Amino acid sequence: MLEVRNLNAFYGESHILHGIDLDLAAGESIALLGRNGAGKSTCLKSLLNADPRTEGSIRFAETPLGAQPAFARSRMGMALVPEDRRIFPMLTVAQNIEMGAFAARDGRKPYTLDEVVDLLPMVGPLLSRLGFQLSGGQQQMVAIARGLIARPRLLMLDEPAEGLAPVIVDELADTINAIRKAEGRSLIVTEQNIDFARETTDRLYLLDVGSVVFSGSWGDFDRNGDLVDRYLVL
Ligand SMILES: Nc1ncnc2c1ncn2[C@@H]1O[C@H](COP(=O)(O)OP(=O)(O)OP(=O)(O)O)[C@@H](O)[C@H]1O
Repeated sequence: MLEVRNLNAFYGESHILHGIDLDLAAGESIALLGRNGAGKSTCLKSLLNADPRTEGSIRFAETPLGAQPAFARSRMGMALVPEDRRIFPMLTVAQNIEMGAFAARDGRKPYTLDEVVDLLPMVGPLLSRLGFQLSGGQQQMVAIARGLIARPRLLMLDEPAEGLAPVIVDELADTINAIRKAEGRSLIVTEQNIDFARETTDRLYLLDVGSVVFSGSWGDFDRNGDLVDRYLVL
């Protein structure tokens, strides 16, 4: 459902991604791992055409993506939950979530709030709270709910576990796995937390300085014992 070939990305004169190839089947979940600055967020933003200038080819849902802007890609079924979550502090949780519904695919209804709560039960009790009243873990759940309400075929989560307490991270992993099963959704999860990435994905790509330095199953990753020291430990 996603085929990326020779993706290069630039911020101004800075060449950030160098020839990334990536494949993702429908219903599959992959991790992008790498240190701070490796290019994980840039990769997700490039897929959505959200910020950097890009070169290369991306096919999504059998369609070659050309210059379509981010909103058009959202309406084709891509959703990105950004690292900084972007919760509106003075809107309620229900309003924050409903803001994502505009991106529903052409001809398809977004989920209702009740359906979102079925998929993400922990947002149910929060619906009338204001954004600024949420803890970090609650903000992350609401940001995911906002991405999910449009029924994306591909949900991209940028470092979802960052800054969250271990008990919340476990809850988040269960939530993400439940979301995956709904409608055979595909996921890309960027992470520095290896255990969390392992729990929520089928296989991984490891990025370093804007290039893929390893791709394979978690078993292959474990058999290459030096990868963690070379590319993930600071
Ligand atoms: N808006 C921007 N303008 C210029 N350079 C940027 C911009 N955003 C990111 N970069 C640079 O691009 C490189 C990759 O950053 P990116 O945010 O994609 O990394 P990352 O792997 O997601 O790491 P992090 O965990 O820090 O988010 C870094 O060198 C960063 O400084």
